[in-house]
Amino acid sequence: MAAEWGYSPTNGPDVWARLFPQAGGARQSPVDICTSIASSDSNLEMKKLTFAYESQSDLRILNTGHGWKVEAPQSGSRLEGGPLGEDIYQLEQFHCHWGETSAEGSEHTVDGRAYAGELHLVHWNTTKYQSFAEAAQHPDGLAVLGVFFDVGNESNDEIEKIVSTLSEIKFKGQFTDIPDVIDPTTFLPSGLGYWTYLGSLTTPPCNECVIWIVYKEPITVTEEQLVQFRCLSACSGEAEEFIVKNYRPPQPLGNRALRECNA
Ligand SMILES: Cc1ccnc(S(N)(=O)=O)n1
Ligand SMILES: [Zn+2]
Repeated sequence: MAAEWGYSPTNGPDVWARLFPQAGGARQSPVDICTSIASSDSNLEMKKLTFAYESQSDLRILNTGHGWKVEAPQSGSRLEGGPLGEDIYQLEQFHCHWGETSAEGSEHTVDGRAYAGELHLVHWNTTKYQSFAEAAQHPDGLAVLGVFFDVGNESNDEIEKIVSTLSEIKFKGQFTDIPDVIDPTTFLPSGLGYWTYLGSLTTPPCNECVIWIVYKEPITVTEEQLVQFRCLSACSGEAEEFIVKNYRPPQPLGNRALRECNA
């Protein structure tokens, strides 16, 4: 049986490279964002990062066994500019990472500080490649927007549209349609300053194909919303193994450039 990767000591990030060699590469994600070494780049300011998304209803959300994922292929969406050169990237899916408590949960950290969770909006390069799968085999194939979660008293209305479906996808492999209209723009913070670097998928096979764009400003969710995330089961059957932690710890930045844009 194919080994199941996960986040436990026996199948987690420390041993992924045994089965997924790229996980041991020099361009891995996430990383700790050391703000003192981030360099401003006027090119990023001049070629403003722009995004355009469609509002969609009936998007499919599924329990992957490692978390929830919303399939949102949007041929009409465009992410371009900033670190993306002349290429246009299209939204494919979005998902989230979280921890056992709200003291942890994000994948990227900032000066060693973890946030309570991290949302990933995954896009692929439609200028150069014909499919998501093909794009994921190339160093400029994907662009992922990372948005940190802070815990506060105000429920996040857009996240609540996700939370309200989780009871229907408690077990691995289950899926349902989100009845509400989802506009991915509403997941983004009001302040659009970001850090960017060249990295990888943060889950196996950890392809080194991602241009990361991590927003500086977090969005707010409630503890209750995160508690609901942690009620998803990693198993498909009656056994209950809750998905309480699905984040990879920071990997070495090495000699990669870490740039910032204060939009
Ligand atoms: C599509 C995809 C697969 C694996 N990992 C990621 S992630 N966490 O780097 O965004 N995205
Ligand atoms: Zn992710």
